[in-house]
Amino acid sequence: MRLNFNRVREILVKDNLFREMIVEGKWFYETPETVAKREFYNLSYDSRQTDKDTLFFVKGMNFKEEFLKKAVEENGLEFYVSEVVYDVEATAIIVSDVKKAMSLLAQAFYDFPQNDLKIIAFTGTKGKTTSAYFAKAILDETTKCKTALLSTMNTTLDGVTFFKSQLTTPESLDLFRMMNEARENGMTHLIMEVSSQAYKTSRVYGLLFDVGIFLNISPDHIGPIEHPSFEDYFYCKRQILSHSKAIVLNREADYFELLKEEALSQEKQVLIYGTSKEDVDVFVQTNKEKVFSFTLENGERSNFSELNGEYSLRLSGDFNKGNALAASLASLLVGASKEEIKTGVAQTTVPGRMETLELANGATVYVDYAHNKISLSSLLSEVRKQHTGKMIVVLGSPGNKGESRRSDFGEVLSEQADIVILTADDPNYENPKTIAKEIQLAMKHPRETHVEIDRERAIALAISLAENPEDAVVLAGKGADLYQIVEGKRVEYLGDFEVARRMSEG
Ligand SMILES: CC(=O)N[C@H]1[C@@H](OP(=O)(O)OP(=O)(O)OC[C@H]2O[C@@H](n3ccc(=O)[nH]c3=O)[C@H](O)[C@@H]2O)O[C@H](CO)[C@@H](O)[C@@H]1O[C@H](C)C(=O)N[C@@H](C)C(=O)N[C@H](CCC(=O)O)C(=O)O
Ligand SMILES: Nc1ncnc2c1ncn2[C@@H]1O[C@H](COP(=O)(O)OP(=O)(O)OP(=O)(O)O)[C@@H](O)[C@H]1O
Repeated sequence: MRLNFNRVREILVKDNLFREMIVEGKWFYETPETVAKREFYNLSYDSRQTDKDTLFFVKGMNFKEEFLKKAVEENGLEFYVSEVVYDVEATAIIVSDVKKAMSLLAQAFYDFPQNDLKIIAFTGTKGKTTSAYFAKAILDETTKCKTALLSTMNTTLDGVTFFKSQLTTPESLDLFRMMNEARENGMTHLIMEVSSQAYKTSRVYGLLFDVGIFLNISPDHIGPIEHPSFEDYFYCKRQILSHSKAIVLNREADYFELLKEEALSQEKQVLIYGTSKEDVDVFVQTNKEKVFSFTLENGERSNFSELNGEYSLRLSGDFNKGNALAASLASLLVGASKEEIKTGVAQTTVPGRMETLELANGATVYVDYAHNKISLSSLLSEVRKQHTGKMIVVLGSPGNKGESRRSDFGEVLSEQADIVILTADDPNYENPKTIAKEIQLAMKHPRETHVEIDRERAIALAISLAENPEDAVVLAGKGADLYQIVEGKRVEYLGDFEVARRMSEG
């Protein structure tokens, strides 16, 4: 992998990102002879991972000039790309947007790995990971496991070995490096989740997906380091529409009319799915008696009957049937057959999403990652469909982020739960008792409420309150997480499912 200086300049000029370069204190627009032949063998945005042959990107809210100085003095760094000039003895390539520059240069450095992969990308407030897992299981059938996955939870670049992800959508440099590794590993397909932050911070700048799927939208991720408003959040997410060759849209998404207008304003294939035949290409029918199956039928928008038929799945919850359908459509567009789709959907499980455990008295424990208003509300209504008895909900809300979730949770709990046990969920630098109080304050209707900050004890209490098969215990928010974030650090945690399993065994 390498990139020539002239090529760097050419790419930046073409995209209108190039401003000037500063070589040995002199300012240039055209490349001076002294640097024209330079080759870069490494790209990095971390000053600690630089050397003489690195092109370094200065970016980030917490970047400090001393990082760059140290890299120049101790690692021999000679070139950096930046939006501002620093007083260091290195050549500066000044650009108008460093994150866009980084994405474009990373693509060229790794020789455009996206051209050798069929890429499907999911966005939406909820269901990205679950849908990505459905697509992975389907395309594993189609490609014999030659499908890479970049999800919030796990990443695989060889189709079979998984490692924990840092971000939902990686920084562009990491993204194109990973894509290249997937290509070198012989992968033919890639499934990824695209967060609103990915668009906001240009992590996928210049990348065109084969299929982009818009699942749903509801207010979330609004706060000091994320989005200033819902409008900004929604706008960023919608960028997927103009950055995909084909689009799959959910008829049930809020603001659907706007999504449809924007999708149809571009000349590309648009498939719409939903839960009834109006205005969709395909819709999912559910049957109360058959929790683990659904039927697909073509809707009125077209004669799209390729997927018609009955499907079985392991994940409960009607929203998961929608997720399965979204993944099926996307997979179909990148080469999966109906049989492969049926097999893949039937095999899909997702850690921490709708995992269930039956207690000795017949009550059911649900472990689910629901951690915002839309997901908690959908989760509780799904559980309510299956249980006529008491619904006991254990949950907390994180510290130092998503502050609006606290009042959202209070509202949902007071409308949909019978017994509420407030506990810790990544309190970070905040006091979990104060967070619990904030949730409680937002409960508009009185509900039996307990505050037990120790999450294991909170689960034990919930389990002790369930009495018979009609009752349900819902452990919401942490999903498959095996840690609690306390004071900025990850503290080991057994995990909701394991805690419940041990409690259920007495
Ligand atoms: C707003 C945003 O995009 N933040 C991400 C971004 O931060 P940043 O560019 O501001 O960089 P920074 O962390 O302030 O660090 C400054 C820079 O100094 C560099 N550095 C640091 C130390 C040193 O010695 N030398 C050095 O050069 C670092 O490598 C970095 O480039 O780049 C960092 C990696 O370089 C990410 O860790 C960070 O994610 C933050 C922590 C984060 O949590 N982001 C969340 C909001 C996020 O993106 N979430 C979405 C999911 C949301 C959803 O569910 O929809 C996601 O896609 O994951
Ligand atoms: N289509 C959906 N509509 C509403 N809620 C959903 C949907 N799909 C999943 N959920 C709920 O949201 C939770 C998180 O699901 P998932 O991890 O698939 O979403 P995500 O978009 O990846 O979330 P995040 O961005 O928070 O990582 C699930 O545990 C479930 O409770």
